[in-house]
Amino acid sequence: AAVFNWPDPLLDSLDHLLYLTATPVSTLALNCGMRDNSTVAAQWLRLAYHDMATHDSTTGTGGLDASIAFELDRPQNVGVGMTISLLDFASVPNQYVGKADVIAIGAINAVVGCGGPAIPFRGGRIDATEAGPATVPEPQQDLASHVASFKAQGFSETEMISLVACGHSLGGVQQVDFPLIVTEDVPTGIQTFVSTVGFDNTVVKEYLKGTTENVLVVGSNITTRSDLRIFSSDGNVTMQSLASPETFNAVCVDLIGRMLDTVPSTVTLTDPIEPFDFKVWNTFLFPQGGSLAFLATLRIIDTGLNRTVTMFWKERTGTFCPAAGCSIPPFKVSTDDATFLATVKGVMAFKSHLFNATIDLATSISHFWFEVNDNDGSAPFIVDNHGANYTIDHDVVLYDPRRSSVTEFDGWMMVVGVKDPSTSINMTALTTFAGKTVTVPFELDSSNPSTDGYTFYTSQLRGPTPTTTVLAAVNGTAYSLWVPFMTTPGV
Ligand code: HEM
Repeated sequence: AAVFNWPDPLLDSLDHLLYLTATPVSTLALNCGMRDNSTVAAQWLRLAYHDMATHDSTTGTGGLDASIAFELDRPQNVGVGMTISLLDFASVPNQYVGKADVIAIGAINAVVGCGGPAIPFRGGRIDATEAGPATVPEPQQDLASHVASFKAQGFSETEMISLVACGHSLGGVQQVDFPLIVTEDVPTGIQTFVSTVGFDNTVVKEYLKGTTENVLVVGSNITTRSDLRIFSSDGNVTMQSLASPETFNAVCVDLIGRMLDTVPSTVTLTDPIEPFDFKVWNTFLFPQGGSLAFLATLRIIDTGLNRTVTMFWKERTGTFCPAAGCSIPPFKVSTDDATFLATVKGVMAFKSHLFNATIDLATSISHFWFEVNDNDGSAPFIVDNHGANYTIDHDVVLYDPRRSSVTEFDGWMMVVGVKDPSTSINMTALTTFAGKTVTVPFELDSSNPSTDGYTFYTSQLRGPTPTTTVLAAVNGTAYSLWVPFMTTPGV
């Protein structure tokens, strides 16, 4: 699994979306909830497949890259589910997580949300800037072209059978989208693939028993019986193997996982991201009343232990702390709910330990770490970023959450303190709100006079919850400061 070495904005953001925060992508598909006669989950899974289906394994182009956003006017991508699913995800991306990663997370949450197994998630997809080829398979095509399509996408004939069965475990065919396939009137407007709602192998069982109502198998239009041609293409051998629920789940985890990880050959995905045992986040360092305030949160998977956590730090220059480091206890310990996906992985909640340190201005801070005592007789242990320490790169460009302010109509006035900007300074904010990233300039902040060696600059950001990367060149040195949250308890 991926190792979280702080700071890592991509892993930090992805972990947050997968396991901690209630966002549209972690909540809307829960309980296999209905929408547009089908389920949100079915819509999300189909979206992911159609996005991936532009992959060409010989050229290494296309794949899960959110190119689907440019391909919605094609007949192969007909259906309100496609548009509405992209809208579901619109607010989720930031400067590090693109739409394609969110589509993949959506597909994983779709499957677990309908009672299916957890598919491992890897991150780091890169969003396409234009449409891919029109290579999504269509029901009126013959078996040979379907075999060729799946081969181009990187799947064998057997895998094609299984992947279609996994996908067509959810949802169905909408009459408005395919009137030539759903020829008989259906009161709900949809002919579902399966008689039950939920991600399981009923699709296989009903097919083998001959009770299926899947119109791509038994529809009156023989030309569009693509599922029948595919499922029976090896004499039902593969379908029979999927009659075991355990085999079905294991095969679908593998194949949907591979489908989601099908990306252009120029993209490298992270290792699978599992909930991190220890995660530092929500760090803020800023000048405050003749000192530096330093806020940090250590999030630990809640194991039921009544742990005591102490934060330590050392100076940047000179001596101020004892040899073992300055230290403080948390000012607050809170229990945070985990997402449904986390609970499927056995993580029911997180314990957040929040620290608020007052740092000597002159000697500043170079790094910090934690000591954790399980209070169960075992020896206390150190959490120090896998031996590398949590290193604070600089105290030159600092986001100041106390001097920053939010107004109902204008969004955030972001205030950044710059140390001794005696000569040149050039600073912009790359900021994302509601999924859109823009660059905004900073100007000298006339309402916050220079103090404690810092001069303040301000930038007008949109929205109540922007996430921002401050890019600065101060006296010729480049600084980058990621500000995922504008505020935190203790500010
Ligand atoms: C030869 C390959 C395939 C063909 C011809 C095909 C065809 C179709 C058609 C015609 C629909 C109805 C869509 C609508 O009414 O708007 C549909 C729905 C669906 N397909 Fe496929 N499909 C194929 C493969 C796959 C694969 C590989 C997956 C995912 C792994 C998948 C997932 C879905 C899902 C989840 C739905 C239901 C959507 C909903 O209810 O909103 N399909 N498919």
